[in-house]
Amino acid sequence: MASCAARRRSDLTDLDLTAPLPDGELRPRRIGVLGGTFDPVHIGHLRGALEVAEALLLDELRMMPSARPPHRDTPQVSAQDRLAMVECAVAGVPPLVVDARELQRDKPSYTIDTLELMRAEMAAETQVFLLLGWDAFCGLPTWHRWEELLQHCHILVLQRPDADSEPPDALRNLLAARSVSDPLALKGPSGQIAFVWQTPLAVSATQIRQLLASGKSVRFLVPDAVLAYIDAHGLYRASN
Ligand SMILES: Nc1ncnc2c1ncn2[C@@H]1O[C@H](COP(=O)(O)OP(=O)(O)OP(=O)(O)O)[C@@H](O)[C@H]1O
Ligand SMILES: O=C(O)c1ccc[n+]([C@@H]2O[C@H](COP(=O)([O-])O)[C@@H](O)[C@H]2O)c1
Repeated sequence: MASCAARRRSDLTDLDLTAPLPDGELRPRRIGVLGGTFDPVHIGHLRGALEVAEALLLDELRMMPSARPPHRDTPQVSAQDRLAMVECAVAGVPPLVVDARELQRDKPSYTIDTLELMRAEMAAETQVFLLLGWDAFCGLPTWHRWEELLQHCHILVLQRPDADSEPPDALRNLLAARSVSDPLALKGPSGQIAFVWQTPLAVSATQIRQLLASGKSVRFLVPDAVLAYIDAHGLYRASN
């Protein structure tokens, strides 16, 4: 099956230090990052990413599959298949693009390493927004060098209707010190946290894997191009 023609980071340049506003004024570039296992990518990821990109006027929203996700079991399908599905999902949907850099590192996909590498490629004033679903945000204090993350990015927290966890105390303190109520008011390249609204979609990759394993349809839970890839490669069916 032909692969999907999504824009990848290697097709793009970080040399533009600024981006024009509608009135022609220049402003720092605004880059979003949604990392995930994407096993497989689904409408919860995609709709959230697109809505946040539009609401926050992002120049680019990078979908970044993890090679070896920390803190969870080995994904059910290969990194190459997970990347290919993300490419199918975002092909022709600017400003969503694919960033495959974590697949090129033969070590756990720690977000702090990724942000440091990204920052080294960017103008200092570029604004970076790390998107995290509520469940991922609640796990933040267990992440590698988590207290350094806000030196490199702002954090945007996506509500997740299927997640009911309470934030740990360390995050309550962080929220008290760093959160702002209006995501459009996030200032500077990094350092603050905001909650963003997106259409609530209680869909998970776990649910999709379970449906496929039991022979049921996942139509409308993933883009048709992703479904075509799953079918063409026989992914997630009971025999896998
Ligand atoms: N339905 C959703 N709404 C909002 N955020 C989501 C949704 N699904 C996933 N996310 C967020 O997207 C990021 C990547 O998620 P991930 O790839 O682990 O998907 P998942 O559906 O949570 O997978 P799994 O069910 O295998 O744990 C995380 O920050 C997660 O919180
Ligand atoms: O850096 C860490 O220690 C860390 C720990 C857990 C998760 N992450 C990242 O968080 C993102 C969502 O992870 P997951 O497991 O919910 O798909 C993904 O980009 C992971 O690499 C990062």
